[in-house]
Amino acid sequence: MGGDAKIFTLAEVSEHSSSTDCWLVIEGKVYDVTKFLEDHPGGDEVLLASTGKDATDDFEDVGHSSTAKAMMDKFYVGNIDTATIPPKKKYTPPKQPQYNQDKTPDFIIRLLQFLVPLIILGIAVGIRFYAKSQ
Ligand code: HEM
Repeated sequence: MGGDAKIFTLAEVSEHSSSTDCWLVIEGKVYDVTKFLEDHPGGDEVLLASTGKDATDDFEDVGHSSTAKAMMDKFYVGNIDTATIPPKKKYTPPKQPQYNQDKTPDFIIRLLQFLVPLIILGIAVGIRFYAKSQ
């Protein structure tokens, strides 16, 4: 390895996606795991399913041991041109419906909750005074 590592595009790597010719992209590096397919403890199917894309997350999600990571050097064939890897799709939560559909500002509601009983009380007292003075 060293400075003059071969750089592959994702399209080039994707041409090696079969059980007789299988390349993987993990953490910016390209691995030819064709000879490893049969020996992989996780099976050949998962490796084939991880071809043609950045398999870093697939590889990390399994939580491979340091022994597994040490084995990778044997399969290294070059680096990936990271510009050819499509960016990860970020999960954007759907917009929540507006909870307060009522456009009346909050403070006006609070003010009314405070004033309305006072006004009713005032009217009641007023009527009582008016009735007494008759
Ligand atoms: C050059 C790449 C890879 C190497 C050298 C490798 C090596 C290994 C090794 C040595 C194990 C045994 C457990 C351990 O030591 O962690 C293992 C298990 C496993 N690997 Fe990989 N692996 C590679 C890529 C992948 C990829 C891309 C996937 C995709 C999902 C994958 C999925 C699995 C699974 C599912 C197991 C089984 C885990 C279990 O049963 O506990 N591996 N691998």
